Amino acid sequence: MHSLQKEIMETLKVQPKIDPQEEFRRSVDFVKAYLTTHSFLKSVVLGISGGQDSTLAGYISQTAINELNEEHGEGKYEFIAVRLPYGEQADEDDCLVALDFIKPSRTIRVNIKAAVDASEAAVEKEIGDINEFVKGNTKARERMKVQYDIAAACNGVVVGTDHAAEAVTGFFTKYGDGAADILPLYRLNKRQGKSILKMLGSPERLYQKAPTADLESDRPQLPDEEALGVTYDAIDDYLEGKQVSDKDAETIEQWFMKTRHKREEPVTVFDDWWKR
Ligand SMILES: NC(=O)c1ccc[n+]([C@@H]2O[C@H](COP(=O)([O-])OP(=O)(O)OC[C@H]3O[C@@H](n4cnc5c(N)ncnc54)[C@H](O)[C@@H]3O)[C@@H](O)[C@H]2O)c1
Ligand SMILES: Nc1ncnc2c1ncn2[C@@H]1O[C@H](COP(=O)(O)O)[C@@H](O)[C@H]1O
Ligand SMILES: O=P(O)(O)OP(=O)(O)O
Ligand SMILES: [Mg+2]
Repeated sequence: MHSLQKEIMETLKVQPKIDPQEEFRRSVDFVKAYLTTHSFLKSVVLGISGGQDSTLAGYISQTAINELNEEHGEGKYEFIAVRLPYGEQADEDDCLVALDFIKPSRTIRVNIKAAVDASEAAVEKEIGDINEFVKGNTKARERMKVQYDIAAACNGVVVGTDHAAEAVTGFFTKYGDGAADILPLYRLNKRQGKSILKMLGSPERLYQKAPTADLESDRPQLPDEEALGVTYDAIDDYLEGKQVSDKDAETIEQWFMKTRHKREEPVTVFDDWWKR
């Protein structure tokens, strides 16, 4: 085991082996229980990007909604899938395949380009040029804002797609895609998510494609693995307690330490985790 491996596995609640059917059921039941325990809730809201994680979280959400409507009377609950392109999205065809697989109760499309560009222009007027990397995070935060607007208007909660293989490297935008109300994929790594999608009969292209945050307009579809400097296979092995190279372990642990602040609440005078 590498120096932080055991601590990280325990913190992120990863199991070295899963039964895909069991974990799917666990996530569906979690979404159902959350909704029925809060009687004002009628919907779950999630951005669908055409990638693996939102396809899986979307399918889990829709299954929960279908079962609730069967159990509690048709039509009370709905899953609202939200397409949130910044202008034209290069992998729009994958989004259509994902939506066709999920069959959401409702699909809403909001183009975030005007809002992101207006925000960037207003800030640039004050502080000068903002680079594409920072603007990428603005896109993620605008997507978060739109999903919260929809959730507020529809008595809903926002579903996040954070899971162990993203959480360990902090590969999400703080208060962007990192902001959500419920996280049905939390505890799973990337290959475990894949195995659940496979078991569910998802089109292969949705779980075989290279994961991408697709945030930077000057580097469209940039694979996460290129941005991170480590593969998801290595991250998954590490999270399952397997041996990985010293270089991979070092890269993963550096990301983990650098992004600790993203997995915590905002720091107060009562906190001291940041001193260790
Ligand atoms: N591949 C892409 O297209 C792409 C583009 C942009 C971002 N990303 C990814 O998205 C993620 C978000 O990027 P990010 O982390 O630079 O931005 P972020 O906005 O998520 O986090 C940075 C912010 O966190 C706060 N912060 C930084 N260090 C802190 C600390 N020690 N304590 C408390 N607060 C602190 C600051 O407000 C800082 O602006 C990254 O993983 C990045 O690689 C990917
Ligand atoms: N283009 C998008 N449309 C809708 N929702 C999106 C889009 N891009 C990202 N999202 C949401 O954000 C999360 C995180 O994406 P990563 O690829 O992991 O950065 C994704 O699951 C969608 O819910
Ligand atoms: O979050 P998604 O759906 O965009 O998946 P990926 O992280 O694989 O791009
Ligand atoms: Mg993606």
